[in-house]
Amino acid sequence: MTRKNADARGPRVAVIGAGSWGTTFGKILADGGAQVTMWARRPEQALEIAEGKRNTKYLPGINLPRTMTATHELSTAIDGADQVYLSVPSQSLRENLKGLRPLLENTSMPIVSLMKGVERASGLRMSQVIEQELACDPERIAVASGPNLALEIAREQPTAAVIASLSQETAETVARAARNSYFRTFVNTDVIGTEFGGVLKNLIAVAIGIVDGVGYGENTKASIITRGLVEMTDFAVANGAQPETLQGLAGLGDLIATCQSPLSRNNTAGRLLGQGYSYQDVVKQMNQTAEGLASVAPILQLARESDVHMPIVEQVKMVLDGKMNPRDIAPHLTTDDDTPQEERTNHGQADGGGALRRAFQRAFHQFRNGGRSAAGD
Ligand SMILES: NC(=O)C1=CN([C@@H]2O[C@H](COP(=O)(O)OP(=O)(O)OC[C@H]3O[C@@H](n4cnc5c(N)ncnc54)[C@H](O)[C@@H]3O)[C@@H](O)[C@H]2O)C=CC1
Ligand SMILES: O=C(CO)COP(=O)(O)O
Repeated sequence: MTRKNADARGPRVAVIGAGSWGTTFGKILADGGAQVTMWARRPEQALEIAEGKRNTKYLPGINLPRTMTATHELSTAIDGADQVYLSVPSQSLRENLKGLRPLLENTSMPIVSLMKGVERASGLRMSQVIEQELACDPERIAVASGPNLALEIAREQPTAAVIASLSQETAETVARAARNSYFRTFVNTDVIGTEFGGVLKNLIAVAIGIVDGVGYGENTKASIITRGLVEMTDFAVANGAQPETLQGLAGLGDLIATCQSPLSRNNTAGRLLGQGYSYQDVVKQMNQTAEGLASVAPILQLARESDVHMPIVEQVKMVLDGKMNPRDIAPHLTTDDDTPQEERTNHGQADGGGALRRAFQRAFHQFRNGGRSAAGD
């Protein structure tokens, strides 16, 4: 299978994972001028992309750029690449990185996560799993996130995304490759906020799906989306994110897209739950990745550890566990204190100023320790 094409003049990139998002991102890169080699798990899928310029299972009706090629051999995909993009289901990333490690260890190319999940067993974000498994400089790692429903982008409907890396230079290098006339990329250095935005909006989209499945209307959805953004921001800020990131494309932007669209797999999974299907039935019916289902438990664990209240995500978990009737879903828990409260939208403080209080405590301990960081900081 040849991997070079004389028409493409940009960087050589490998995209690992040929599902709906990996393939769409490959198209974004190829349409921006990159020389793209997709890696697909199944040889027949690699052949369909390389020869037929189609991926009918994941992107029906879409013609892929003729400069794009594919292989099912990891070494062929990585050979000669300047950048690598990862787009496999989050729960399988670690095992996939074990195969990639020997191919990447003597390289310095940017490694870009396109994924929007956390690892169920560890609660780690995908960039953390990459850093751990590849034992690489975190400044090489970038993440991409935003309102990016694959099929819309594959149809070349315009949208935007954020590329985040601890290194501004890495973010800019990736953003220069991952852009074209229908895909605009912005950069930032808030990896935590950008990644958590993508993970957390999936959970709120499951809640909105449940509301749809039950048959409730726009008021319920609007209040869950609005309070959901507060939950997302409180959680992300308590875990090290910048609050503004959650108000941008990777937070609010993606929340709107995913909650509104029937193309969203998280939204679809929620709708089935709302219609009364059990978690097991929903998993059986989904033939694509709905990351939110696996992220609920580790996110709630992290929320408890960081003292953040997430009533909407807790309700999603209760519905998944069969412990709550979907009809009872609301922007609040019925067990919550119902004395009138301020509606605080000053994000990152809706836990009663918890995030701010913790920041003051850290500063106080540091001051007491003569400028040294407090233990556990
Ligand atoms: N589809 C979308 O609109 C978007 C998806 N994402 C994220 O992209 C990531 C990938 O999702 P999609 O491509 O949408 O999923 P998908 O379900 O469309 O495709 C998953 C791909 O991974 C492969 N796969 C399954 N198990 C695997 C394993 N153990 N090892 C290697 N490959 C395996 C499948 O064969 C398939 O090619 C997810 O984290 C998702 O949240 C992010 C933005 C948009
Ligand atoms: O992340 C997405 C849109 O930005 C895709 O959402 P789903 O994984 O729910 O389809």
